[in-house]
Parts: sequence; structure tokens; C-alpha cells
Amino acid sequence: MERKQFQAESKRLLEMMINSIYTKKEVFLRELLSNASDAIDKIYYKALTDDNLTFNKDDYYIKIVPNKENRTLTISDTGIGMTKEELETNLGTIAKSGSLAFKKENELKDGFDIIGQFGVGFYAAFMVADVVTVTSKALGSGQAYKWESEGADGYTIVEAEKDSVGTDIVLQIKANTEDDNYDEYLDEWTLRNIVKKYSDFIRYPIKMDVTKSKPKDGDDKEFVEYTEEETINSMVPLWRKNKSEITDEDYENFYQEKRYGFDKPLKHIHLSVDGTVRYNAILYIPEKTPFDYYTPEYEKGLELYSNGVLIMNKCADLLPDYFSFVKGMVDSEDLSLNISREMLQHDRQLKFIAKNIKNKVKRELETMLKNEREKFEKFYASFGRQLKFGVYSDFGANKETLQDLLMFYSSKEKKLVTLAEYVERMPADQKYIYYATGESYERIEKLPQTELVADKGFEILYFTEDIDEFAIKMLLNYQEKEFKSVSSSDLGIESENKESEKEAAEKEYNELFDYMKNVLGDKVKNVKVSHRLKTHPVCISTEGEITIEMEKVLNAMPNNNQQVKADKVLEINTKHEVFESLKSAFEKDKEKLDLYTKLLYNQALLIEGLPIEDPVEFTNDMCKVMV
Ligand SMILES: Nc1ncnc2c1ncn2[C@@H]1O[C@H](COP(=O)(O)OP(=O)(O)OP(=O)(O)O)[C@@H](O)[C@H]1O
Repeated sequence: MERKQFQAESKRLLEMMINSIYTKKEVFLRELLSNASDAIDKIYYKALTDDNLTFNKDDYYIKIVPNKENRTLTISDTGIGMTKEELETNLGTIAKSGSLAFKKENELKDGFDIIGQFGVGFYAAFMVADVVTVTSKALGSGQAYKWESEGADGYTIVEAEKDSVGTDIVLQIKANTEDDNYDEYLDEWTLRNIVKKYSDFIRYPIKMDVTKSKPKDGDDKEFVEYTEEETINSMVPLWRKNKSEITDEDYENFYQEKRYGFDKPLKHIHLSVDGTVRYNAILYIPEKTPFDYYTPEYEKGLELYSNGVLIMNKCADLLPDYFSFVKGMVDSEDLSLNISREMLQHDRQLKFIAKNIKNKVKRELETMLKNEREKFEKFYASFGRQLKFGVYSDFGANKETLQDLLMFYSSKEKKLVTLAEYVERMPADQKYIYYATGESYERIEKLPQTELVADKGFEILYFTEDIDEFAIKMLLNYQEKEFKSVSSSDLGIESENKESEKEAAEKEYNELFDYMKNVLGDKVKNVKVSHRLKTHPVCISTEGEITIEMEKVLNAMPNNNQQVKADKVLEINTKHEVFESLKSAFEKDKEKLDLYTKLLYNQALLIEGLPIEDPVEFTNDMCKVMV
């Protein structure tokens, strides 16, 4: 028997192939099953064009037979088979794809699922096998042949016995090593999982004898094992079925089967696009936040299939970060894959699909907000934070896309409202969109700073998440209305006091406020008359870009060496009784004024939810007032 050498470059390629092309050894099965499916497809195609051939569906299948004793795994198909010459050219030359040639010869374009194109997949078998034996009988040929190889050393081809047309591939599975447990490729359960993962939607049945157990006759305690042949792949992918035949339940089952999440999805989107880039996609908007969603461990992405064969588990490029909650899959026949099928050659098609998906998800969310408010609010409770991050990140590049999906709690409506709803309700004399920040709705409700705005009858949006104010700062305005914190020094509200009166008040108490400012040193930038307070004696407001809430968030960030400081202003309500005490202390007892100033400042901090620098001093000061 003559041993033939692989061509020199093939030898190196084979070594490379075995060791480095694939990151996971288990994909060998995907490659062999895809080849088997291609082989059946070829008979199917021949039958379409040759009147002497009929294609009886039941005769065409793939079978996997693990044998633990002999350490062999056999993959048989009833496909077109290979002649001696084909065994030689297709399996003897690496990077020679008989399938690609077949596709070209027959000018197969649309609708045909031939998967092979590079002529390398077969050799993946050597990642798990020491010896690979291929026995094949070609359609229309009376003689079968056996191709055998131990890898890089070459191969032999001899005549063989085989009754029916098709191919049997026998892998002599490697012995276990310290790093790899090859036994698992002989295990029914593992094999079934690998088939489910990569080849579930191969169009022909993939059969395997599955071990089962049943109660022994007349005994319900003892069980006997038996084997039964089962088809282990689903064959028809849900996304290739006619949409009108798919029920909501089918979509939900698919979500569960694919383990996209443990919840019930809020919405599914089924896309069948037949344009420049053809693809099918089933996308889901989950209801619940995955436990690791807001952590760096969470990986976004959609499953990516090429012709029904899984290429990538999580293709991140298909989703923008702000829609990272979307689950599902995309299947396209138009992808340019690289040899390992683990990466894409060109991302043009992918970019096109990603853009479509982004627009579709956006539109679906907008429709949900419009027509299914309750559902949208559920979604928003889980993923609203992500949308706000989306507005803020990338220097606001996506704010236009996302701004209409934002919602905040409204002081008037006592529920979440959109910015559009807010603006629509704004009275003519209201210049700004007002917001207040705090830990909870209840705390914000009691903030002294909200008094004037609320008194004017203006609606205030309550921000309770750290990202809220940052997102809004990035938006700057909505429908040309600027956002304004109720704590900012200029609220843009005409107070009852005229400007001249305000100035007079400032002047009148100039000395008192200067004195108080000195007591507080650089803790505050200024002490001044408040034109917003009604019932409260003091509050803190800010001047400039950085608000108190932002100061809190920025300083709480890890690795933040430079502490940020908001320019705080202590505002005093000159109509409050306490002010009388301040005035009289200023005239008669400066020590008392020092004490009052510090107390009032600390009170204002507490109301704001800020820590007081020296709690012991604060309680001592309180006691001083009591005695
Ligand atoms: N089970 C089979 N039945 C018939 N022909 C086969 C079978 N397996 C492989 N072949 C032939 O051998 C060729 C080489 O197979 P191989 O898996 O290396 O590459 P491919 O499937 O063409 O491309 P890819 O690397 O993209 O999978 C195939 O193109 C096909 O012509």
C-alpha cells in the first residue's frame, strides 16, 4: 500500500490547523456535521436537476456513534460520497474545498445552504483524534474507498467495502492528557450538547442511539437500560419558519431554550431582511436585569449564525452599549468568515446589520412607550439606567437617539414622565425644565430648595440615580428648553421682590453676611439672602457647573485622586424668625453668631444629604444652644 505525503505546505498548514486555528476543540464536530450536511445538500441539488434521481427525505440523515470501548467516534452520512479522486483532492490537499467548487460549478447562489468554503474544516478532526478513517462510496460509483491518516505524516487510500452511497468517518479518539479530557467526546450527553450548541439547525436529522431506562417488567423499583435512536437536532430554525406560523409561546420557548434569560421576555422582534445583506434575526427585550448586568463581567452580544451554523456565541459588534440588554440571534448567509469561523473578515455586512438592529430596537421601544406604557415602565425599571449611561457616554454622541426614551419621576404627576410630556405641560412663563437631586423621592420632596419652584406651580423632575444629572448635563436642553437644578443660584423665576428690593436687602445685611462668610472660611463661596426659601431658614445652593450631587458622585468614584468641589453658597431666609436672632447676635454677641452660623451651615449640609465634617463639634454646639 502506497503512503502518500501531504504536499509540503499542507503539512505545515495541518500542524498549524491542529494547534492554533480553533480556540475550542469541540468545534471539530461542527465541522464534520457541516460537511455531512453539505454532502446531502449536493444529492438534493442533483435530484432537482436530474430526472433519474429522486430525493426521498427519510433516506437522508447523519448518524453519530460513540464507542467507549474502542475509543472511536463515527460520523456517517448518506450524502453524495467521494470517489477515489475526490478523496485524494479534497482530503489530500488542505485548503481545497470540493464544496466551494460544487457551488461554483452549479452556480448555486441563493437559498442553498452549502457551508464549506475554505477546505480546512475536516482537519479539525485531528484536534481530538490520532487516526481518522474515511470510508466513502460516491453516487453512481460501484466501488468504495478508504482514506486513512494519522495527521501530518500523510494518508493512504485503499479499496473498501461499503454497501450504500455516503461517507463514514471514524475518529480514533486521543488518550486523555493532563490538560485535556478527550473522553468527553465519547460521552452521549456531551455530544448531544455540542450538537445542540453548534449544529442544532442543520437541515437534516442528526441521529444518535441514546441510552434510556425503563422499569423492569412487573417491577417499579428496578430499572433496565436500553437504547433508542433519537434525532438530536431541531433542524428547522425558528427564524426560518413562516412568521404567521410562529406563536408567542414559540418565541418564549426559544428564549428559554437558548437560555437568553430566566425571565419572560417583554418583547420579541423577528426580522427577515432580504436586501443588500440578507439576514434573519430574533431579538428579545428582557424584563428583568440579569444579576451581573451593571458589572464589568456582563458581556453583551447576539449569537451569530452563518447558514444555521453557530459562528459566535456573543457577537458584541451587533449591539451598541446602550442596548446591551438585547438578547437573541442573527443568521446570515452573506457573512465573510475567516477560516476558523470564529471571526469575520469584513465588518461591512456586520455594520449594516448592526445599524438595522439598533434602529429597529429603538423604534420598538418607542412604540412600547406609546402603546404599552406599563410594559415600558417595567423595561425602564430594569434598563433605564443603561439608556441614561448611553446619553452620557461617547461625549453625548447618542443623545438624540435616546432622549425620547428617558423618563423621570415628576413632582406633579407623582409618577414617571417623559421629557416630551414635561415640556408639553410647561406654562408660558416657565423658562426651564427644573430638576432636583437626592437619595429618594421622599427626601427630595422635603428639600427647601424646591419651595419657590413648587410654589410657582412648576413641575420638578426628581433625580435619584447618580447618572441622572450627568446625562442631563450632556443633553443640555430638550426641545430648546434648558435644564435647571432647583439648587442653582439663578432659577430664572421672577420673585415677588423686585430687583431693587433684592439689592437693598443684600446691601442692608452686607456686613452680617461678610462676617458669617468669614466664620465659615472656604467652606462656602458666599453667604447671601435667599429668594427661594419660604418656610426653611437656610439652604445650600451652588454657583457654576458643578452641583452638590455631582460633587458627591465624582468624589465617591474609585481612583479619584483629585477631589472635586462645588462652589457652595449658604442662603439665608431673611423672613424667618431665626434671622432675627442672627441680627441681634451680630449686634450684641459675636460669639453667639459664630455658633449660630456653624449650626445653620451644618443643618443645611444635613438637609442636602451631605456629611458634616465634625459631628462631635456639631452636637456640642447644639448643647451650647440648650444651656
Ligand atoms: N462527509 C463528506 N461527504 C462528501 N464530501 C466531503 C465530506 N467531508 C468532506 N468532503 C469534501 O472534502 C472537502 C474538504 O472538506 P473541508 O471540511 O476540509 O472543507 P470545506 O467543508 O470545503 O470548507 P470549510 O473549511 O469551510 O469547512 C469538502 O469541500 C467536500 O468536497
